[in-house]
Amino acid sequence: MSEQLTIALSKGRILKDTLSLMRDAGISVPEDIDESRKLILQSPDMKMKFILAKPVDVPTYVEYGAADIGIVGKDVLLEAGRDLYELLDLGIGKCRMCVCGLPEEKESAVTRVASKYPRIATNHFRNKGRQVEVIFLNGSVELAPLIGLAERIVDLVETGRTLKENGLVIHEEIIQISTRVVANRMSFRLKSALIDDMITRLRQVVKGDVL
Ligand SMILES: Nc1ncnc2c1ncn2[C@@H]1O[C@H](COP(=O)(O)OP(=O)(O)OP(=O)(O)O)[C@@H](O)[C@H]1O
Ligand SMILES: O=P(O)(O)OC[C@H]1O[C@H](OP(=O)(O)OP(=O)(O)O)[C@H](O)[C@@H]1O
Repeated sequence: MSEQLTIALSKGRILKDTLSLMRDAGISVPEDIDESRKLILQSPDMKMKFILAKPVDVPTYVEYGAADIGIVGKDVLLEAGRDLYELLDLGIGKCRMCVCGLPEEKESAVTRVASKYPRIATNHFRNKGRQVEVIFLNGSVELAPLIGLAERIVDLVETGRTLKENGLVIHEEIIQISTRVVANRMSFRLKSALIDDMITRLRQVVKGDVL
């Protein structure tokens, strides 16, 4: 069998848009990939193997070379801090990483910050010269300021609906987030022709060129 690329896809919110971009780019994607319970799927043309991973695990698969390529949010990449090549911004999964809290809570009163992204939160407050305790939460982070666990949260904001419905506001925007294509450093050298071809196709679709 000729050389294959192994691609780690993020399950969940960004999967549908990722697959649609890939199909538009002429990449052969298995028909039932988003409905099946299979975790490893071959592309119909056998050029690629897709693995379906939890988003937070995608950088790990790629850094260790278990996958050559990963498709994952910039939020996950910043938090993971893995040694990967970031090759392309797919322009999907767009949202913002923000510091949020109750509208009346002053910054001087901030001692605790809750987040699913402790590394990003810690770096942000350290860069501001603020010493805060960062508390890790796995989800529903907006609860923290509402029930007195922390004065601020660091979390993703997309439409702003979750904040609004819970009476919270954005105090600061840290960074814009979108979905990225990353590569394993060794694969990038050893499988450069396959990776170049895939990135060129995807880049054209992202730019809006009709293939
Ligand atoms: N409103 C949003 N909330 C969260 N992530 C978003 C949003 N909009 C876009 N994204 C992007 O989608 C990616 C995947 O989100 P998803 O909710 O599927 O994963 P997750 O946070 O690991 O979920 P879970 O832990 O519930 O499985 C995020 O890493 C982020 O880059
Ligand atoms: O601005 P919005 O459009 O309301 O989107 C933002 C919300 O979406 C994400 O949560 P998710 O739905 O992934 O659930 P979680 O809290 O369990 O992580 C994120 O953590 C925010 O809570």
